Amino acid sequence: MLAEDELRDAVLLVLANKQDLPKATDVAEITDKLGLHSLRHRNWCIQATCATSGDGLYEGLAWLSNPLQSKRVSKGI
Ligand SMILES: Nc1nc2c(ncn2[C@@H]2O[C@H](COP(=O)(O)OP(=O)(O)OP(=O)(O)O)[C@@H](O)[C@H]2O)c(=O)[nH]1
Repeated sequence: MLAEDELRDAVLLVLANKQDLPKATDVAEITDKLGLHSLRHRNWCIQATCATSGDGLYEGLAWLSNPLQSKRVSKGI
């Protein structure tokens, strides 16, 4: 999907949810499985979250807002 032309400039935020559960796959393993370190020319972030408590959600969305803001600035919007 990331190869789609429309997503060429899209940033990628992965929320590794349910980290409160004992059997949750951890961030490092999800990163490996998704091959995130192999992505080229892509601004990405993976954030551990627990949707039921809200842990990590703010941090993930804060990251998302930063590159979007800088893109807007760089395009002069
Ligand atoms: N313990 C825990 N439960 C969660 C978390 N996020 C979602 N859930 C629970 O998982 C169940 C499914 O949530 P949905 O929002 O329906 O998610 P879904 O993508 O449709 O289903 P899943 O594939 O099970 O995640 C609900 O009972 C949620 O309360 C989390 O971070 N921790």
